[in-house]
Amino acid sequence: MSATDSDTIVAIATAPGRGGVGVVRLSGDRALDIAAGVVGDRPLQPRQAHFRRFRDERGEVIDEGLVLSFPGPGSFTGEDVVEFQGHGGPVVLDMLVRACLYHGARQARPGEFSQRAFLNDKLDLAQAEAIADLVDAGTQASARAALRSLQGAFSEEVNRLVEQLIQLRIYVEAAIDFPEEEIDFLSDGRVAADLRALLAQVNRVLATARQGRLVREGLTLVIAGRPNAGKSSLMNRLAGFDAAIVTEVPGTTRDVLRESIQIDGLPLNVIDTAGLRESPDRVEQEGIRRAYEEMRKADRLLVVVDSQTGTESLKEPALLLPDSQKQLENLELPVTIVLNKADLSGLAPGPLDGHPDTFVISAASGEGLDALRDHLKAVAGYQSTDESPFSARRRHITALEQALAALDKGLRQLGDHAAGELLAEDLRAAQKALEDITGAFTADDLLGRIFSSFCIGK
Ligand SMILES: Nc1nc2c(ncn2[C@@H]2O[C@H](COP(=O)(O)OP(=O)(O)OP(=O)(O)O)[C@@H](O)[C@H]2O)c(=O)[nH]1
Ligand SMILES: [K+]
Ligand SMILES: [Mg+2]
Repeated sequence: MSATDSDTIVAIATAPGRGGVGVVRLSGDRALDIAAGVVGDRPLQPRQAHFRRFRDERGEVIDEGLVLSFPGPGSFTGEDVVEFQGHGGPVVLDMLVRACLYHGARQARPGEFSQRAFLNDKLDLAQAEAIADLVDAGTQASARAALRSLQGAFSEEVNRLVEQLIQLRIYVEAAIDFPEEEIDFLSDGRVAADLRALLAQVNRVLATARQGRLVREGLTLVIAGRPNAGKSSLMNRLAGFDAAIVTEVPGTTRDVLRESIQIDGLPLNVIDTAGLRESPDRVEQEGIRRAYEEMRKADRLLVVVDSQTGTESLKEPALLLPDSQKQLENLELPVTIVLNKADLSGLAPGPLDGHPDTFVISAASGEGLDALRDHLKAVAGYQSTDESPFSARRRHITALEQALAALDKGLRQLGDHAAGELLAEDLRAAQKALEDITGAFTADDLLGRIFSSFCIGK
């Protein structure tokens, strides 16, 4: 730990700007001393609100309000914490922070309170991340998911997996220690059965985590197509208001337009782009270049086609997006085809028979939009919002995938010729990956457990 970790830190805890109440938080060994410098020496009862005057470095009154103390370790950070609740003006709160700095506090770095809570074992990494997710939540579903993670739902799942993995490692390491029996140990079927069970469970947690990430980050949809297909009209329909300019002039949209919307709690980042065509216009060319740039980052493409051109064009998907073959090379991007202007073509709104992931709509009348929305929920793998998953990040999903790959490799090692050392290495890798999620990796701890188990087992 660096020397600065013993600093007492201070920061404004409430959102910037004006509010009824603003909170300044102190954490560290000197929190109570520093608070005494600001509110005077009268003792503060733990976890009780006291009404006090807050004074600056010269002893002049800045504000008056409540001060609360939370002695460590029973506090959020595990250290002594003091909170001042004053009037929520930026200048007043800044003066209060300055007074704390004067009495010996240091300005907290971003996330430093949570980091200290993690270092003091009040939270694991996944929980600390969930705090940020809860604060950033853009939908009720994502807030609920973040709260579940904060309360430990995700960490518990991961810890359970780690626990089982440790049991398996103990068994395998024991086998390696007794080489003459190693083969029997590893081929008695128990290891393979345990590995398969673990794989199934990691897969289940991964599926929930993917759901959680979806609820948190949503799906990025890029609307693309030829000029005048009705891309901006579709964007406006999905957004529920006139976000984008719609005119009968081909090449209306040039800049990339983004809207955050939700379908039954599934967040979608919808991106409208310039119509794709050969154009001598430099501004339009730049718009088209940006359109392809967005497509490369998308989770899914909504390719809008004017249905008056008939469904013949569907046989030649390359024609739907000129240049796309070249521009989107090596990209496996899922595509939904939207045949627009049903009111003009006479095609029946809804899914198009015989063509998967193809929908007929009228952006003008709204017909067919519900079927398209249901389809988007389905392809996202989005389920009802009542049974909320825990929130998860890409990092967690990557870690779970790594654990899965390592376990899978281990299972194959076992099939080959029961190579204990190699299997042990895979199990170690799987555990490391899982413990990255909660930030709990401690080799000594594991060694201790293996050792004590040897004493009992063998
Ligand atoms: N009748 C009918 N007209 C539509 C429909 N959708 C869009 N339009 C019209 O088609 C024209 C082009 O619509 P936009 O939404 O601007 O098309 P776009 O694909 O965004 O066009 P660019 O941005 O120029 O590439 C406008 O005149 C719209 O009013 C529809 O479902 N039915
Ligand atoms: K247009
Ligand atoms: Mg447009």
